[in-house]
Amino acid sequence: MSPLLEVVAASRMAQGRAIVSDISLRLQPGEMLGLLGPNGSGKSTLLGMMAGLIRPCRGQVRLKGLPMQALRRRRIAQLLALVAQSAETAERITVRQAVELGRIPRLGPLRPWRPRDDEAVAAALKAVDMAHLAGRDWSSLSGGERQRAHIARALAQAPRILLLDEPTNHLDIHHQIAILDLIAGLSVTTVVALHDMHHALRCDRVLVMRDGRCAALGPPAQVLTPELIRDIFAVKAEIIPHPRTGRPVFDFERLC
Ligand SMILES: Nc1ncnc2c1ncn2[C@@H]1O[C@H](COP(=O)(O)OP(=O)(O)OP(=O)(O)O)[C@@H](O)[C@H]1O
Repeated sequence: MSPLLEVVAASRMAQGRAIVSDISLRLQPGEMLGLLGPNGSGKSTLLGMMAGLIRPCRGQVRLKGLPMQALRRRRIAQLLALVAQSAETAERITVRQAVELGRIPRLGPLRPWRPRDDEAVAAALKAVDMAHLAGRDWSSLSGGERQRAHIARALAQAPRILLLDEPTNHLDIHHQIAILDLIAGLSVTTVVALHDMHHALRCDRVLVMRDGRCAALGPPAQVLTPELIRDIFAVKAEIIPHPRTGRPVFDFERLC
């Protein structure tokens, strides 16, 4: 059977420069894959390619075995949701209306809005701790509240693949952990671009990018070694087991 999402030797050029180079990847059903890498290493571009928004110059992204460009936007949106880093939303709507937009790919002339759509929207708002703000104007939200509402919109879409670009941006530590717990607990396949290595430890696998290329791919405990971190991020890393939980704790020092 075809994998749900597969990236096959995909590259993307911009202004004569390769910003994603020869990436191949097969998402495992239900896995949480972390994308790590320095600023500008190509994580958002790769996510955009996986979402069908950025077309590879070479290679392919396949959704259920079909090239992205062969699929209609609506079909893609039934299978896949993206929370982009600088997602925009029309200002003059309420939070609930913004989240309701996630249901559009499920609706059609023969499929009107149903109570189950209201339930999906309510569940998505609750999942990101935004139910109490459902009636608020979008324009009045803080950065972190907007981020959580964008995630709720993606959850309301009920995708099989969820792509998230730095979803913990703008979030306080409580909501960072809550969102990561939520993502890790979902049965959908997720790809999440991250900068925090402690967060990356929650992933089943991590893909580390450098200059658009895959520098490493595998379980985080195997991939995120002091040697790799030094090589990719130019920092000295010490990885210490937490005295109570035994979980790895990273300590960083910048290399001159
Ligand atoms: N349309 C474009 N035209 C020219 N350069 C681009 C374009 N889009 C992206 N780039 C460049 O491609 C590189 C990769 O960008 P991308 O946003 O994918 O990186 P990233 O790993 O997500 O970075 P960050 O961690 O800072 O969010 C960057 O150097 C960026 O400036």
